[in-house]
Amino acid sequence: MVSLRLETVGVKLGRRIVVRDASAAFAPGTLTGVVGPNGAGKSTLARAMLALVPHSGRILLDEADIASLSRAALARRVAYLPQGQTLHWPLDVERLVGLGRLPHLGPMSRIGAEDAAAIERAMERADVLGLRDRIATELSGGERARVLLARALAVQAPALIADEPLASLDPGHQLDVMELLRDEARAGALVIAVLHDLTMAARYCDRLVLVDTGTIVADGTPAEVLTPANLRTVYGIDARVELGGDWPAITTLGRSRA
Ligand SMILES: Nc1ncnc2c1ncn2[C@@H]1O[C@H](COP(=O)(O)OP(=O)(O)OP(=O)(O)O)[C@@H](O)[C@H]1O
Repeated sequence: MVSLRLETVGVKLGRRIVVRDASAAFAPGTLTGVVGPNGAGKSTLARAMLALVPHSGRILLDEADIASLSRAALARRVAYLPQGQTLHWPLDVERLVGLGRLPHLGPMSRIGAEDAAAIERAMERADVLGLRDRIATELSGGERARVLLARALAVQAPALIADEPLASLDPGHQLDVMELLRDEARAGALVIAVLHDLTMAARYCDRLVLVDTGTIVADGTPAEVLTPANLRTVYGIDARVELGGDWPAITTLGRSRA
């Protein structure tokens, strides 16, 4: 199990400040959704947590500054599903998923029984066993998304950051993926998912972090964060928010006129 804490994190890309003064703590056993409009800085925040972009402030993984960890040590502990990744090499699916085991392998070591079991289990959970011999570059967008999720699961890291894991997925697979992320959290993992579907976020996440123009503007339960007022301010929409009962739903009614 791991915990992750951001202390006044800032990210500057080129001359633009993309994330400013972000502080938040993420606990094991929790599925946190990161929501907010296009360009808000969600992916950049996720990438900062993986040390993929330089940041100011501190990001602590179990109280150790991630800046002090080797790339492999960080990759073993925080698995990452990047947003809409393009594939360049015509690898078969099983090998591509197997790349998730790289952080565990030494430079000369080969895939062992434990790695093979992790790969198999990841493919099963992401529902890609039937694609195992296919060439990854020849898959549909949704199939590719599930294969990349399997690669992240194959790491078997105690933390998982998934950037838009529902993009390109059909409604059935969207439900499967949200359930999978929630199951990971229930099993003790620290799971963070960048999401645009607010109904899915409300239905499955324990907690939501709302980001707007690089700043965390709300952090709490879905009911605390997804208020009509917040949705109006941040997304510029009027929405019906129904979070009581078994089927929470956020329905966009239209652009707010204020
Ligand atoms: N390399 C870069 N140089 C300068 N600005 C960048 C760079 N990469 C991203 N940005 C800008 O940073 C801002 C935040 O981008 P980011 O991808 O984090 O947003 P996001 O919230 O994930 O958006 P989306 O929902 O559209 O994926 C955007 O305005 C984007 O144009």
